[in-house]
Amino acid sequence: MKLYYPLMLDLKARKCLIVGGGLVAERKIGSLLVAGAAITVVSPDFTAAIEAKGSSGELVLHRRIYDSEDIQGFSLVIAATDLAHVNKQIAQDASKEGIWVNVVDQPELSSFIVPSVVRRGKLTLSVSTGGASPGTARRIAAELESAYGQEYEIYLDFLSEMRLKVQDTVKDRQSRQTIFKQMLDWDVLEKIRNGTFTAWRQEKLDSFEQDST
Ligand SMILES: C[C@@]1(CC(=O)O)c2cc3[nH]c(cc4nc(cc5[nH]c(cc(n2)[C@H]1CCC(=O)O)[C@@](C)(CC(=O)O)[C@@H]5CCC(=O)O)C(CC(=O)O)=C4CCC(=O)O)c(CCC(=O)O)c3CC(=O)O
Ligand SMILES: NC(=O)C1=CN([C@@H]2O[C@H](COP(=O)(O)OP(=O)(O)OC[C@H]3O[C@@H](n4cnc5c(N)ncnc54)[C@H](O)[C@@H]3O)[C@@H](O)[C@H]2O)C=CC1
Repeated sequence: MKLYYPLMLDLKARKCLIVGGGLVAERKIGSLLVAGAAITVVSPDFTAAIEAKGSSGELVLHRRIYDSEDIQGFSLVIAATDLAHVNKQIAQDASKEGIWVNVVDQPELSSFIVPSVVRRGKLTLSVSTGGASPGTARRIAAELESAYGQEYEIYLDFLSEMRLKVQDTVKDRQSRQTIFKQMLDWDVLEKIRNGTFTAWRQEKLDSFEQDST
């Protein structure tokens, strides 16, 4: 069995190439845009949504069929045409150049696959079945979506803020670790849900300032 290595890529301003302009390309483009990638799409035609993003300058569109030269200079490529032989050619071209490639109809030719994702601000939950059943990945992600509500965005922002404050002010590593551990036991989520968070947060920050001075 193939075991994929999960990681979190920073694609901000990275050049990514999508070949194909159909619905699958549209979905992959959507998630790459969220990650801030600099996207070029090559295809003889595009869905209305891709076209619109091209017109507004969010994407660079080239209205033509794929040529092997196209992949030069890209960090990551998605082969999303409906032609298996074209997708295979793209995979070969990318492998030759050492470029990460996702082939939407032939996972075995891909050097990475894309999970189903739930986002709550800084929290990212991603689910993969390793290609066994994308529908099941989607279903499990939907379960996580209801288990981890919008309050997690506020929660993570708060933990991040506190963590930076602690890193900034507590010099002793051991003490920092103790505080980080304690922070996990604070009943913050409940406070966000019942509307007492804002006042409590201010109190916490104030008392922390006093302690550290
Ligand atoms: C291997 C992988 C490669 C990759 O694309 O990265 C792959 C491959 C294939 N998918 C196919 C079909 C469908 N894929 C979806 C949906 C998603 N597919 C995604 C990922 C992956 N799909 C990777 C494995 C992920 C994993 O399992 O861990 C998601 C999670 C992420 C994303 O695409 O962004 C996204 C959900 C997004 C969300 O969360 O909403 C739907 C449902 C729909 O469209 O609503 C269908 C139609 C129903 C069905 O077929 O199940 C087929 C054609 C099968 C055929 O016709 O024979 C292949 C090719 C094959 O299996 O050989
Ligand atoms: N991985 C995934 O999540 C999924 C994969 N699939 C597979 O993905 C493939 C694409 O699906 P859709 O987007 O629905 O198909 P589609 O037919 O809507 O889009 C295909 C696109 O590729 C373009 N194209 C064709 N030849 C090209 C070439 N030589 N150069 C550049 N562009 C070219 C077409 O003009 C079109 O824009 C299918 O093979 C399907 O089996 C389908 C569902 C989900």
